[in-house]
Amino acid sequence: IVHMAQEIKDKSEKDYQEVYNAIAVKLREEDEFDGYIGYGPVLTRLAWHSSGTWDKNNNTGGSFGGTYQFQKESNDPSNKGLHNGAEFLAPIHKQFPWLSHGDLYTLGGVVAIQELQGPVIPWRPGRVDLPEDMTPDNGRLPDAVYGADYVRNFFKRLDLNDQEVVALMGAHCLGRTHLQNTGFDGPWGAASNTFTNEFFLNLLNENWKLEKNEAKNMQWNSPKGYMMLPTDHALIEDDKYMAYVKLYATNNDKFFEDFAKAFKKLLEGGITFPQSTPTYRFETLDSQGL
Ligand code: HEM
Ligand SMILES: NC(=O)CCn1cnc2ccccc21
Repeated sequence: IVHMAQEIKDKSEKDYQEVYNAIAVKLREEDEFDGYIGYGPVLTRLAWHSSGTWDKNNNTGGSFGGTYQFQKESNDPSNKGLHNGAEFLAPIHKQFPWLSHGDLYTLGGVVAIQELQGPVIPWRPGRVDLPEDMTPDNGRLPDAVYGADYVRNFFKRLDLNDQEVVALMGAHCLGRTHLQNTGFDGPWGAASNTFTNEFFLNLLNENWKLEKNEAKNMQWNSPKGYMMLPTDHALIEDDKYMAYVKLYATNNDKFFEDFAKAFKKLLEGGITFPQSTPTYRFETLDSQGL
């Protein structure tokens, strides 16, 4: 299967910046969601989950077809809670009906990272909605209960190496776990809506204890009330992953640079872009004085 991005002839950088700004203004205004965390984290997770269904071996799934819009995919138990992100984006789709669902879900994640003071994520348009029967089966997204070997093997299907995996996991600086979504409990105190390298500093500096939570799942908790999933903690149990955790804990610029590259790669998995497709680097609201 080839997913060839369409050439968008009648839309300019200004048009896409207008979509970016509409999402960013709504993100700034609707700040009360999830105990004043806001929609940034769930939009980031929606962009990742709509892309993380890709299988490089047969080029099925991925962000191209926008199939998260179909219940077969949005009802995947792995996607519990993401409807909040999709409902947030629905009015944006109404306002800009020419934007495909695949472009909408991935752009939502780009806006979230950039507006939460993270790095600029270069982004390309041209994903094309696929029919419902092209929706990938459930079960392509990762479980949180396993260790380093599982994580390494899982991300091979997405063509992502150790360095890219550790950089991407740094997005767990945002938001929180919700017992009713995934069976992991998240501390209110530590949840954040600012993109930083805190995740790596916490992994290295906190005193982690493996405990059974209210849903009978094992998770790592710290005296400060932070938590880590088993797949998070795996990054300091494995020497190769540990080297990158230390790099990103001590070099925020390097983390930002590597995260931006890996997140773009994740959001474009399986897509062939025509040479003529522009790569957009959007301005934040702040940098536009808005
Ligand atoms: C081994 C891979 C991963 C596993 C097992 C995993 C698992 C989880 C789980 C269980 C939650 C809690 C969801 C909830 O209860 O609402 C979560 C939240 C989140 N994940 Fe991951 N994740 C992984 C990788 C990623 C990646 C690669 C990204 C993005 C680059 C990401 C971004 C997020 C964000 C932003 C949240 C917070 C969502 C919110 O606050 O609503 N995760 N993840
Ligand atoms: N700062 C915290 O204790 C929560 C950080 N955190 C760790 N693993 C996570 C997975 C998802 C969301 C937030 C996460």
